[in-house]
Amino acid sequence: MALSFRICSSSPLICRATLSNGDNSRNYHTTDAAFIRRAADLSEMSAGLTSPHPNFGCVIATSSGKVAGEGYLYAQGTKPAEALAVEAAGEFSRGATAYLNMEPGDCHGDHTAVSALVQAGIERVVVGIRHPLQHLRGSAIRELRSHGIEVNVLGEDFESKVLEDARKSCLLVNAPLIHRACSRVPFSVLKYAMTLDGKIAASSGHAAWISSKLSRTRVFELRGGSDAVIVGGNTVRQDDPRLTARHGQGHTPTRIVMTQSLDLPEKANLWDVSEVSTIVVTQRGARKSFQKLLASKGVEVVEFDMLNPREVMEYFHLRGYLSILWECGGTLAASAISSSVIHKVVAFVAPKIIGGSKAPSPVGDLGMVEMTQALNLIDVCYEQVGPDMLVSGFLQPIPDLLPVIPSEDATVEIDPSVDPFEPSIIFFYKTWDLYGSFSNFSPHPIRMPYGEENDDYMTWSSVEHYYQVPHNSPCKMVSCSFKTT
Ligand SMILES: Nc1c(N[C@@H]2O[C@H](COP(=O)(O)O)[C@@H](O)[C@H]2O)[nH]c(=O)[nH]c1=O
Repeated sequence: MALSFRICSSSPLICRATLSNGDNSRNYHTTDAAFIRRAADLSEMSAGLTSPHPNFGCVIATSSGKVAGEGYLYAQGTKPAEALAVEAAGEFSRGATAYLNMEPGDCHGDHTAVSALVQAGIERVVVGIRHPLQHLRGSAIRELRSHGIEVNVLGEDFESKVLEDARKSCLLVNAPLIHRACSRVPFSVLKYAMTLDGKIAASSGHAAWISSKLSRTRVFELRGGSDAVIVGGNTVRQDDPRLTARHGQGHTPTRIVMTQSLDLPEKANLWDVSEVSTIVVTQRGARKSFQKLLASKGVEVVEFDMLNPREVMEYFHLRGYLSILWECGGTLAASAISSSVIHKVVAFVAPKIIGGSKAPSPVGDLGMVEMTQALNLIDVCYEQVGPDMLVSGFLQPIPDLLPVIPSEDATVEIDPSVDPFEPSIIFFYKTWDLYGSFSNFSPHPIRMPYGEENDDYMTWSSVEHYYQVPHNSPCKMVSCSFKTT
């Protein structure tokens, strides 16, 4: 998700009281806010590569306010941002303050991030937001405090306008995970490019290109930061898109086609799955022979009893997708907006006029008849990209999670039959469950015994990769002990 906005409207995502304790605390807040923002910016450098893990960034600052070290999580399963930052800071970590955009999880199950800060001699930790996942919320903060480290959480220990803005930047960089923690659908962004007269194609359907090359590179970045890109059948028939991220870095998202009729061309760029997979979601029973053809090309087909945007998004949520980029036409966009599955809109407006009463527009019929019914975006940002104007904003605010979670004792008080730390039952149906890395859908690598020798191991990219290969001898999983962060 690209977040380098230049001109932003002043309305905050989440409103909180502003409290000022005089000039000293204001300076103190300004410094904390600046370093937290830096940690958030750092964390975003690997957007798209860390999923389903959050984006983590860490800045180590000395008591004189100098940056001693920085780090961010490069990809899921790599060294935590905190460990990288204290390594970079070396001896300057002793007595320093660590700024984290988000409370760390415990990816390796061994509190690597917390241990790195403790062992480096960090005196104070400032946290932008608590971890959004219930089973991880507060545990790293408790652990740090138990080692005598002062931990301040923005919005809990102190509040001010600058700190609130910094906190907001932390919410933005991990918006998909925060949504996952509180809703049953992935974070969805509707992106489109339109002419100044509001058309996404000429009346002939021709659309290449409306926006500039620079804008289209920004779209590649948006794709690179998303888990999947979704279009409708009409876009496949009309544009034959590739939907790949071609800006030279980052990952390429899964392509999803949503089609009721399955009336699609036999040859299409999206059926080439040599580099990235395509999933076609359709109505149960639609064109069985075409389903077979797609399957023979390696395209996965998923049938739905009720094909609609909400059902489809709930399905992809269960499969562990955090963020979806909608690059569809107006009909599907309207249906997705009506189903309340779109959270953010990103529109590239090109200074061109194409005209045409039949030329399509980005959003079809929403059933509104009066301007007072129009959906107002919040937190609107404007940015010039080459000759185009990029306008973005939220249709739904990023949910603000309650800062305090029930302690272990309080949980037992609420429901004594629940043992939140029951060790013999582990859940991993969803990738974000406590042991979600065991899920077929989790991209965690696993190590398994291989061959006759006891110390022979082979690494598989995920549990699913392992199961896809026929095995002659029963194997025992030995190394997938890390938990979902
Ligand atoms: N025409 C148009 C866009 N069109 C979108 O991009 C898709 C084509 O992607 P690809 O085949 O990967 O290049 C197309 O199907 C439609 O969803 N996007 C833009 O940013 N600007 C443009 O002017």
